[in-house]
Amino acid sequence: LVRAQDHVCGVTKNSCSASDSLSSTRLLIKGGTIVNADRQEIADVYIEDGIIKAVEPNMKVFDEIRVIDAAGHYVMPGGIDPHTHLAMPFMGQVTSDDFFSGQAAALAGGTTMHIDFALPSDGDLLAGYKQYQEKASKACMDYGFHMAVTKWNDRVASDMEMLVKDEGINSFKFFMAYKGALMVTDEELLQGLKKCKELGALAQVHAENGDAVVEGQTRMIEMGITGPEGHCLSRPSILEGEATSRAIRLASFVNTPLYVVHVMSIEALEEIIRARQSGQRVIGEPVVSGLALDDSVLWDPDFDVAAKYVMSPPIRPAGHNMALRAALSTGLLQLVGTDHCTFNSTQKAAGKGDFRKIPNGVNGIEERMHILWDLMVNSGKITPMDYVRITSTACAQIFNIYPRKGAIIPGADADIILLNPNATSTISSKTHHSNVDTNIYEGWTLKGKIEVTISRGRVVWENGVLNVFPGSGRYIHLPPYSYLFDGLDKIDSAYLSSLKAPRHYSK
Ligand SMILES: C[C@@H](CNC(N)=O)C(=O)O
Ligand SMILES: [Zn+2]
Ligand SMILES: [Zn+2]
Ligand SMILES: [Zn+2]
Repeated sequence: LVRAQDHVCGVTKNSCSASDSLSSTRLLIKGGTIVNADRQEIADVYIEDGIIKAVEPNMKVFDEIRVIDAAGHYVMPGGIDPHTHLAMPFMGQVTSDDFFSGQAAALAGGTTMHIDFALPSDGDLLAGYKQYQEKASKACMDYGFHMAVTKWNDRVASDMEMLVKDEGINSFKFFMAYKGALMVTDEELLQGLKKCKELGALAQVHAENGDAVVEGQTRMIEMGITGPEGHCLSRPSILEGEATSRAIRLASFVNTPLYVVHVMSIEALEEIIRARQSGQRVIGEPVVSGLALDDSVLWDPDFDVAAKYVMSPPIRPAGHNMALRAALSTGLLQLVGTDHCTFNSTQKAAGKGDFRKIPNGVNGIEERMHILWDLMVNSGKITPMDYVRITSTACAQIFNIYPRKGAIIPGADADIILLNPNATSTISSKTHHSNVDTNIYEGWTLKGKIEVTISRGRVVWENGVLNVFPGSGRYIHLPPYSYLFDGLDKIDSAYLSSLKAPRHYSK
């Protein structure tokens, strides 16, 4: 039985061990405040074989199953992180979190699914996809893939089609920065947008003007600014705004939905708001670092401290994060990712003396859910229902796996978290589960603690202990033609008929 002094939120066993194997596939979560994106209620959740079977108040338990007393806790869909880079080769290094360590960290932080970015191998999409599936063989939770497109030719186009039709990929990312590495030209972006529309796949952009970034970097080096502060000074927010605007307009020209990843600035936000106000289907994804931090951290005199915050687009000056938080609280931005892309101090030290060599990326996959609860719910900016929407439901809808994911309703996957609003937790690289020696939120104490994470009906995180093993993960196919594509053809035919409409020329 539960010892009174150890608050373990009533995770009790009311059965003899003999039935454990049976009870491990059956679970009852009693008396919690269940929060979905559209409603909140006090009820019980009955789970069997990884699926939610019933959500009702006062359910009776007749035989031996495991009961979790969730009274006083929020019972919410597990987080879905739309933006991660595990085991990613980048800037001459490989991210320090692989598909086991990164996913273990995610589960410990209340995220039960993530969508990672598979990169082509020398421009070959299929080879890249297969390599990423190999990396994911050590997965311990549900995951999906976006595919990056870093060049254009007929082979890329046919590979995109195969990946959508046979491999469950429904989104492709185009980098407008990282010149000479991942960056595509406008012509390649245009072809990619057209192909995404043809396939019912969502086009995603990393929106910075990569040519101007190189110019900005040269400018800094010539001025002798070589430290981490040179990174953010070299790629100001106007370059993010310019590329965001360009991508949005090209997507409008093609008439296909667009998803802007890691929106870090007011300039990018304004472009997204303008597009949405005009009826264009544009999704804006801020990330936790851009919501929670400002660029002062890049001036830290300790290189190891400043370098851990180097990501692109850069964390912006104070003010941008406030605008992003406000936009998120009113639905002008739709969901939150992390862009989890970890490099340890040794790897980051490659850029000592030249910020251009600091591998870009920060942590977040374990901290996202706690930071957003503290930053957005405890501050009163959003409700628990909004929290569920921006951390889980919106992502499931955008990537077309709702309500299998992103909801606590009968038939959905049993990916559930229990959050105790009165408990606190402190972030530290000494206790986090990522395989990295730094944490950009080091020392932060947050109110609201995810005490239990349930993944596909299994309790994988409780009492501060992870119960996961490599190889238990599952690849989730993401089907094409999400709601974002509904009715696009009607807009197309209206456009085409407008072209044929007679013009009245004045004599
Ligand atoms: C390379 C990857 C992660 N790194 C970063 N954002 O700095 C990205 O640009 O999304
Ligand atoms: Zn508790
Ligand atoms: Zn990016
Ligand atoms: Zn990224």
